Amino acid sequence: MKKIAVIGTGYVGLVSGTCFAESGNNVICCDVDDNKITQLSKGEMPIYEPGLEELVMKNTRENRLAFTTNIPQAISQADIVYIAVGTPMAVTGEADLMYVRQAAKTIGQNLNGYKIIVTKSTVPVGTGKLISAIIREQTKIPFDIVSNPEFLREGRAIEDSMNMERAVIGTASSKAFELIAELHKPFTSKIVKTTVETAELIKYAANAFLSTKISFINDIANICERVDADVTKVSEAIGLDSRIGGQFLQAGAGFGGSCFPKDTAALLHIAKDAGYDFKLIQAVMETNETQRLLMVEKLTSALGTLKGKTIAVLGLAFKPGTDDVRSSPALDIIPQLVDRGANVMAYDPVAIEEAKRRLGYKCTYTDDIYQAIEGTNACLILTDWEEVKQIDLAKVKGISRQPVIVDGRNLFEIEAMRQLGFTYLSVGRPAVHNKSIISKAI
Ligand SMILES: NC(=O)c1ccc[n+]([C@@H]2O[C@H](COP(=O)([O-])OP(=O)(O)OC[C@H]3O[C@@H](n4cnc5c(N)ncnc54)[C@H](O)[C@@H]3O)[C@@H](O)[C@H]2O)c1
Ligand SMILES: O=c1ccn([C@@H]2O[C@H](COP(=O)(O)OP(=O)(O)O[C@H]3O[C@H](CO)[C@@H](O)[C@H](O)[C@H]3O)[C@@H](O)[C@H]2O)c(=O)[nH]1
Repeated sequence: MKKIAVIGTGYVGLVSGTCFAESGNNVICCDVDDNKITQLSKGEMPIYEPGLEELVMKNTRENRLAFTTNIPQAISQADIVYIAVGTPMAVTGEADLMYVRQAAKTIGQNLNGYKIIVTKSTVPVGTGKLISAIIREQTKIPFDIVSNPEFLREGRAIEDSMNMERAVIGTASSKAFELIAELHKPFTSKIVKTTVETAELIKYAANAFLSTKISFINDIANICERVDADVTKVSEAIGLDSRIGGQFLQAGAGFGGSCFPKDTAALLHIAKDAGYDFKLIQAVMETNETQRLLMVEKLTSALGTLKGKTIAVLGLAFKPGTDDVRSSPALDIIPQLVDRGANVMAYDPVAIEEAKRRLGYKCTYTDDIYQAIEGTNACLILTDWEEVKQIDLAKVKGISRQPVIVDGRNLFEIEAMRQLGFTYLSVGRPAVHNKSIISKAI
């Protein structure tokens, strides 16, 4: 059993702290956010993540997991201190290390004996050295630095954390390596031992590679539309080549979330600072931006104009299984629809509160999918929620003013949509036109 303090109780701190507790360690998760800690202490989850609440409750009941705003005390009682604070995108695109610096200073001020300081936040290469320097400014007590990046996906965070595909442990200290490797034994046998700098870069390389796959297939989808080909078949066929792999080849409205957009932008800066012009990642980011705009263009082409039209936007979260709307396509697209004169009815099963906080009242919100669709001129699908996949299409046709669907997640069969009489525009697949709608729209 190890005593672990996790600084930052956001998505990553909360999930990884809970999983460390579940594997038998004594974990205290701390945060500067009073509300979050009060909520957690009462057993209320600040985020929507399947399976998290049960695991948090179980581990708090069994006294392996606790929450506090008393960060100095948590640090002084721990053998291992994890930094899991946010590293948001600065206006210039690079990672903002403000919270990491603050956490490092607090650690330095409260070090009362040898401890292992581990970075779980996604941080630019060189941050391990920066953390070390900040702590040294505060104390002469020895410590070791480890980079142990996190690879969990929102919506499947518990599963990813309990069954890691690998753990990356970057450190110059063999003692620290042994301890952190032991901590990960319950989760994976695949441990990559490396330096702090290499571990820091591995995290960005992983996210950039996955983002590249998505932008690549979105570019292929856009070619498919011009040459009457079907991107879903292209994905299926190239994905069967084990050198390529079938995952992250779903064309759509582009990638969002708290990681890919910010981490690709940060990697561009890391490369630039190292004197390298990373053209590929720049293109990946640009393709992603235009992919979102394409959804607005498709709607406009289907309806003739958006002015005065009512659009049901189905899905606000950046992907299913989460209420996270950070950099979600919907948050970019809805303001553009409104700017073009459309009224928006926004549907999401769990992310409405988060969307309201960031978007304000640019649209009307509902968690009833049919209420969102009733009387609208078109539906725009942006999140592949099960509730959207399972929708009764005949009912949709009956209650909407015009049977028009722009599908940014390729959820439905082309032929079925043709037979139902929809105008159906998806991504990288043949368009289906209900002729009467086109003539009305024009
Ligand atoms: N969200 C993900 O799916 C995911 C996955 C892998 C890696 N990451 C990386 O992990 C890091 C954290 O991400 P997140 O989504 O959990 O962030 P978040 O913004 O949701 O949470 C960060 C938390 O840290 C707290 N905090 C900030 N400064 C603090 C301080 N000085 N002391 C104590 N608490 C402090 C904040 O109040 C907040 O609750 C980021 O670097 C992110 O890139 C995120
Ligand atoms: O084929 C695909 C796969 C994903 N997406 C989109 O890509 C985004 C990101 O999806 P996903 O990777 O599942 O979500 P995240 O929870 O952001 O997880 C990513 O970012 C995390 C934070 O760094 C990492 O830890 C994870 O390994 C990495 O997958 C979402 O908008 C998806 O809709 C696609 O458009 N097509």
